[in-house]
Amino acid sequence: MKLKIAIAQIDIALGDPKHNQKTVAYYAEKAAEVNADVLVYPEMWNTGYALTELTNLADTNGQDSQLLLSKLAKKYHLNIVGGSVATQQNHKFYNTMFVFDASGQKVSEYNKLHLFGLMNEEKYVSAGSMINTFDLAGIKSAAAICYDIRFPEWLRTMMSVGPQEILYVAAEWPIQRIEQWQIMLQARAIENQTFVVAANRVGRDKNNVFGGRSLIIDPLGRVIQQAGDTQETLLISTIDTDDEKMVRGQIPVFDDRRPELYY
Ligand SMILES: NC(=O)CCC(=O)C(=O)O
Repeated sequence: MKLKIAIAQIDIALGDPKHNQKTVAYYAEKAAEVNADVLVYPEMWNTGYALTELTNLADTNGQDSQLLLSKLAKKYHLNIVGGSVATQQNHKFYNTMFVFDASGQKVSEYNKLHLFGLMNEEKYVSAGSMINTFDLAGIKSAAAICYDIRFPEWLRTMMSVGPQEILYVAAEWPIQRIEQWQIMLQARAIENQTFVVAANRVGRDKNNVFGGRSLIIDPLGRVIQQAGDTQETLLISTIDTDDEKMVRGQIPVFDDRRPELYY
């Protein structure tokens, strides 16, 4: 099955959800203009890592973000992997991904599982504990948020329920570790024999310069398309999920696993 994927590699204004909502809407329109099937956004696009201001800024139950993403999905008939946003749920803060199908229906909600100490995330944000798998555009999919990609066992857990055919990733990944970003994503693609579609942001905040290089990787780990490290862009590529069936047919990794021996 052929699928046109678009990644919105955007800059994020720190602590300015209204401004960032406009950016998100602008890129949905651009993705619709090229008839994309799926659009992916980066991590924490409503606030950036404005962690000390979450009391004022976090989106209560993700209402504003969900309303916007659902409206955009329906208006442009786009499946949207909504990156993530800072949310407040039951007096706690979370880094939350919402996924909407092209009719505007929510198909998944996921709170980031692994919080990133180097950016003080765990001091302000609570960790999720749920899996993030869903059907989108007729494809079995999973999605992770940024630091989650350093935990191959977690991604394998999600990818082997199925197994899933696409792994989506939303990130705010700093430039100084951008080589690790790419190498780990290629490894995740190879070991899970899956397409990886990964959206990173560009720009800077008070503490970090973010490295872009959003990318789409095939199930053999080859980079199909990659953005640069400084510019906002809409990265577009058409993938064919039949390629994955071919790879899985040749080396049946999922059938050959010995989970009874893993811990
Ligand atoms: N926002 C994040 O989770 C950043 C993860 C990161 O930079 C890493 O090196 O891991």
